[in-house]
Amino acid sequence: MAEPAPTPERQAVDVAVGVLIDAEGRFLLTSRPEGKVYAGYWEFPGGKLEAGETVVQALRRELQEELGITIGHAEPWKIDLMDYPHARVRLHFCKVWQWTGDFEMREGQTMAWQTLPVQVAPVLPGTVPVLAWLAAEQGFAGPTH
Ligand SMILES: Nc1nc2c([nH]c(=O)n2[C@@H]2O[C@H](COP(=O)(O)OP(=O)(O)OP(=O)(O)O)[C@@H](O)[C@H]2O)c(=O)[nH]1
Repeated sequence: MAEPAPTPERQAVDVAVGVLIDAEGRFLLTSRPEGKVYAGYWEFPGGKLEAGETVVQALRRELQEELGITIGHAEPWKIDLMDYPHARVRLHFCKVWQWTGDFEMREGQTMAWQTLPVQVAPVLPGTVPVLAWLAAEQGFAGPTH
């Protein structure tokens, strides 16, 4: 019997994602704008790397473009692979504690500073593991969203 044809591995797209943490220990979620896949879902802000960019460079550019802020130091934290029907993405999460500038929702998103459990819904599937990592760090038990 013939072997089944191997499923071609879809190339993962690298995405830089910021976990911004404010002085009160809250983290920032933004809603995905209309017109994008998963519009209205809440996520950590970020976007795809462009050719030749490092994760931190891409994060700095994306947060400038989307939120109008200039980030300071970004600390690489976790990497997660997500397989969506529309894309396979490698999410590079970085923690950010410092930024300058006023938040402007340049893509018509909404922003919300959150603590656990998250009060906004729905959250993007790729966001759920991050909430679990934050919960583990904080010793938070119970549903995260
Ligand atoms: N920004 C962000 N993207 C995430 C998260 N979790 C997650 O699975 N993703 C996925 O990573 C990809 C990011 O792409 P994007 O569409 O936000 O980025 P972009 O602005 O560069 O896209 P575009 O210019 O092609 O529209 C999407 O497929 C999104 O579903 C998250 O927490 N934040």
